[in-house]
Amino acid sequence: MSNESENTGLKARKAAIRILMAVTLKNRPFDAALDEITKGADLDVRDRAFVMNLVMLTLRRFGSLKALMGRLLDRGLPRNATWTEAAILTGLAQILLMRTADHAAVNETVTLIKDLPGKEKGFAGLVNAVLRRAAREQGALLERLNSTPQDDLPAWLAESWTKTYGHDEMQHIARALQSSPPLDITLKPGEDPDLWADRLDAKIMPNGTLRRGLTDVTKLPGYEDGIWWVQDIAASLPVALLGDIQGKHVLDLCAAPGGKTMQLASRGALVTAVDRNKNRLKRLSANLERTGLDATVITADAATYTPDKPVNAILLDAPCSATGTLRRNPDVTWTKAPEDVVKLANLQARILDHAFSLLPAGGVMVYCVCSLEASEGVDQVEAFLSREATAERVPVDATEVGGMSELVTDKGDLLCLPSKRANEGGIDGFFAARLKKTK
Ligand SMILES: C[S@@+](CC[C@H](N)C(=O)[O-])C[C@H]1O[C@@H](n2cnc3c(N)ncnc32)[C@H](O)[C@@H]1O
Repeated sequence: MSNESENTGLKARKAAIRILMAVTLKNRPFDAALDEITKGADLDVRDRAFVMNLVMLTLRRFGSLKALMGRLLDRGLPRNATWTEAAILTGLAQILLMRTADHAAVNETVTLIKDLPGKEKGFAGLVNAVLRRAAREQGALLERLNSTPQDDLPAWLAESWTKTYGHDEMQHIARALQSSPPLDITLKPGEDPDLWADRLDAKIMPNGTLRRGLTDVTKLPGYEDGIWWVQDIAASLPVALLGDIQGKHVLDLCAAPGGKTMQLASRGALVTAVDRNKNRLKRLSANLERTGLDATVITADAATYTPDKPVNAILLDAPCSATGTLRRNPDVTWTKAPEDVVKLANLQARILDHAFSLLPAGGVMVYCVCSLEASEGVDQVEAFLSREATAERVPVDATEVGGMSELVTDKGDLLCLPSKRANEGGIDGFFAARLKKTK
């Protein structure tokens, strides 16, 4: 029996099932559901970590686990057997994907179904049979579970990515999103990457990002001293596209929680960081404080905000569907819908038009989104270029992004697909275009 299964029990599994139901049935964001449900569940740190891992894993593989469950149940489940379904899915995830002892996964899941107040306790025998079969036929079932990566995508996303990137790339992306992400760290300029790679037990990526396994970041060396911050390699690239910003006034639009604000400020820019979400801005201010960096922080709508002093450059990290970051936030896979993408693309266009109007002639704006949807990325930029006569695209050169030429498109935009750099632990999805005001 692994230590994990000895220390985790009924309470943890029950909490995991409740969180899974809150996300998939009520569209609750994972973080909010986790906080709310674990607070009342009296879990120790280890159990909480187990719950978090189990739900994240189940959400990452939700589609294929559901397909497998369908095959294991002769007659399916009634629609309202929501506890039973979530119990089977988390049970399968433990048996097939985690190193949880089979008997703990089976017995405790069955016990909690037996303990349910309503009719669902009648499904305990079924849950027992399905999970025992999964434990017996592990090898074959795991092979089946891993055979069609696009099962883990909702149909609309598989369609959207097939249309934009082709069927094979869509499958590579789906496969990449099944694994858990690494921890990427951006060092303050001037810090020695070799020294910190050693201290943090990390490797140095081509653009200088440090990469290591996930852990409690607050316990890592250099965190308290504000030497670095957490930022996926893909998210760290757009700021580099602004070039030398020393002493320039840079408007950081949609700035919270401030990963890019810290990059801008640490490169010597005079930064005005704007976001409309006060709570997220509190996190931005805390980040600035920890790292000893400076920015003017403003709560405002980026679609209308006008600064009181001229700007030299703009970074617009627009609100988006975040479909590039699904392996970090697998709940979003199941809570976002195509209508959200349409709404967000409209908002992006409004912010883009207004922001560009703030630039002086010769000024540069980097527009970026952590989305893989063309309507939020390349199509958004093409539409902008066709309606704005004073805008031109300034193509990105691979040398600006650590020589990673596979991340630069033929048109000269930055396009990070999660399937890229797979043998180094992958990369979040990101799109960025550099736009210049000609007059
Ligand atoms: C992708 S996140 C920004 C991430 C941030 N740039 C970073 O690097 O840490 C998008 C942000 O846009 C903000 N936002 C959404 N709509 C906005 C609007 N109309 N005006 C200003 N900020 C907005 C959200 O509150 C969110 O913080």
